[in-house]
Amino acid sequence: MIRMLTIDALTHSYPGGHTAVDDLSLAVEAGELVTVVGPSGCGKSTLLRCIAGLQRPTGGRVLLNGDEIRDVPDSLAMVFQSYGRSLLPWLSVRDNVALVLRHRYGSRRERRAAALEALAEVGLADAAAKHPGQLSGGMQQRVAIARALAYGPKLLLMDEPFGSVDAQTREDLEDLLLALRARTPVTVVLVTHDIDESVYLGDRVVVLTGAPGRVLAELPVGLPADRDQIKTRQDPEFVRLRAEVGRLVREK
Ligand SMILES: Nc1ncnc2c1ncn2[C@@H]1O[C@H](COP(=O)(O)OP(=O)(O)OP(=O)(O)O)[C@@H](O)[C@H]1O
Repeated sequence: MIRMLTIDALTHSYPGGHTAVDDLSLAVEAGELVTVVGPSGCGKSTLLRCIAGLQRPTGGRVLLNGDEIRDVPDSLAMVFQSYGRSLLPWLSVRDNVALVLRHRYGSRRERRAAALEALAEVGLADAAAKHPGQLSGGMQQRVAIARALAYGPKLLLMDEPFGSVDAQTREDLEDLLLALRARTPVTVVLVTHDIDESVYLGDRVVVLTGAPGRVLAELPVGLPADRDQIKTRQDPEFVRLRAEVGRLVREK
């Protein structure tokens, strides 16, 4: 069987010689949700940009379904931390989502209908005609998630997606992601600074070393797939893993 994503001895050095990621290898199976944690500056965003084809590796390779990524793949969507910069402020929320559907639907009417459906999935059907500036940060991030999923990606890359919202909204968005993912066959690689979040969301937690980033440990998460913000966080497996990931991140 061909793996969805294979990162094979990936190295990325920026012009000037700074090596952000060094000899990093990782495999992700179709349908998995892998979370990536590591100390600040260890190259997490660089890793995601190399997977997204936005940056070329200076060493090693990234393969998607067995093919080397040389450009931004069609089957990929990305959600960033800064929702403020990822939505176009002059377009309605519905048109922000419809914009990415040009390749899938011929007519504007079809695109808008599909966008509405995606917004309904994230509980924002009523906000479709509003502009991003009229929504809270959490709602804007819901729009970004709706847009990413409306596109129908096989692989979803998320870079600190819930890092800019308050704690309650963060929990709501975490559960939204888990619910959407249970309904859609999508593979997710999610970078986070938050150790609890890495365990709560992940099927597997990948801990990177300090800069330059390499894989320090991979921990399978032996929690039931059906996660709950209160029950899961009290589960002894959650408590054990959170302590272990915390120890590894500090160990670097
Ligand atoms: N465009 C760039 N040019 C030069 N150096 C860069 C560039 N982008 C990132 N770096 C450097 O590469 C290293 C890794 O950066 P990266 O943003 O990938 O790390 P990160 O783990 O995502 O960081 P953080 O956890 O703080 O968000 C850092 O030392 C950073 O300064």
